[in-house]
Amino acid sequence: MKKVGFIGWRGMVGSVLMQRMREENDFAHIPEAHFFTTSNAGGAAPDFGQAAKTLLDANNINELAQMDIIVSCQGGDYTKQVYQPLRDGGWNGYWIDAASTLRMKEDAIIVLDPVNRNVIDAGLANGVKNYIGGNCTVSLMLMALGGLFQNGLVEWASSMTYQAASGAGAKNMRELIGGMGAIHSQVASELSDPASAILDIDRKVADFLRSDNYPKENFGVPLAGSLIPWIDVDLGNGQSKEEWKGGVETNKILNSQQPVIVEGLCVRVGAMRCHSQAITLKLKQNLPISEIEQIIASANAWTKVVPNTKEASIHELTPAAVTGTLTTPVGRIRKLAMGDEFISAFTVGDQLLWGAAEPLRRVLRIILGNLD
Ligand SMILES: NC(=O)C1=CN([C@@H]2O[C@H](COP(=O)(O)OP(=O)(O)OC[C@H]3O[C@@H](n4cnc5c(N)ncnc54)[C@H](OP(=O)(O)O)[C@@H]3O)[C@@H](O)[C@H]2O)C=CC1
Ligand SMILES: N[C@@H](CC(=O)OP(=O)(O)O)C(=O)O
Repeated sequence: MKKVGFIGWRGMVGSVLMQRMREENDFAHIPEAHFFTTSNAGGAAPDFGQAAKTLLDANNINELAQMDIIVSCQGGDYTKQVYQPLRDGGWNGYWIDAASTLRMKEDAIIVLDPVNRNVIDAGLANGVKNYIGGNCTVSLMLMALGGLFQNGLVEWASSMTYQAASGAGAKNMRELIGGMGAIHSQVASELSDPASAILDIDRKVADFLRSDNYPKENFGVPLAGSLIPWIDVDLGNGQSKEEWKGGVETNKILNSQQPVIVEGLCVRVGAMRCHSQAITLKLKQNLPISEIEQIIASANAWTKVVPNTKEASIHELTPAAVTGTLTTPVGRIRKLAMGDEFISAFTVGDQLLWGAAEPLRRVLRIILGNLD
């Protein structure tokens, strides 16, 4: 396999992917890297040391069909537009994608190799050609708690999420910061006066949050100083699509013979790029906490058990601590009053790394045959 084509490499997810590929020297394993664009065909390609210097047209099926492997971070609309015509034209290469479009298709595998390397390897051996990154919340939950799921110990899990602005896109991250700044500027003079009344400040902030002047073009409602208890589309049965993905994607990643129930509520909060989740688990057995912690910690190289103390939790188990890292810490692990099999856990992960780019980067290396 010589030719690897990248689409969406300059977007937010694609940029993180390129950054990680450079850090890991991945381009040295790619005989020919080609870069595509939907907006600037013929323009200069980014320089990652590859021979191809010109951007190719991402909407040109014939150019795409020259690739042995295609990696797309361009989004679901793009996948919908080009994937089927490409296959219909007889293209038999590997399609690696960050978008959700193909995830639940029978001929696609959701990739998260620290958790389902066996499923990926079996897929490759059986000629599967589509390898799709999972939903960020699902991937981050499984990176953190994979040990319990992989050992068949979970009867059900309920995940209450605290999802970052980045999951909604780059513009939404900007809007969050804009909202924070706009709130501050409303009350800057009162804040600088220690004698000012906090309830006056609060009233001004509340009035501003409810006003048309609050910047909310992308989220539609305020996020800074508030939260949004719905993510993705309304499925019409009381569930959001993000919540639905929790169950179906978890079981597809694990290739569960007996599906595990994964339920919960997904909420957007004012974090930048780390999703957090408070998870309640019902285990199939009454295991001591020390054994549960050992199973979690030994599942992969990126999960880390944070001691269930105030000091450790507030310093190590937050978006501020985790952002920009590949670690998926999990803490607040304790038995709950509901019974010996019920435990709580809290986990945080960077949704652009393990939540989006990293599983794609690694499956590319697996397909290229050089990731053990
Ligand atoms: N955001 C997330 O958390 C996650 C996203 N995904 C998937 O990845 C897809 C892409 O998401 P994301 O990376 O956030 O999308 P972006 O909007 O950041 O980038 C998508 C494309 O927009 C074009 N673009 C236009 N203007 C700019 C600009 N100023 N800077 C950079 N790119 C620009 C680029 O295409 P071109 O170069 O062709 O013009 C780029 O590839 C999503 O649609 C989703 O399917 C998956 C998991 C998580
Ligand atoms: N929906 C996720 C981000 C995302 O892109 O998810 P998916 O890859 O399943 O569409 C969020 O808003 O946090």
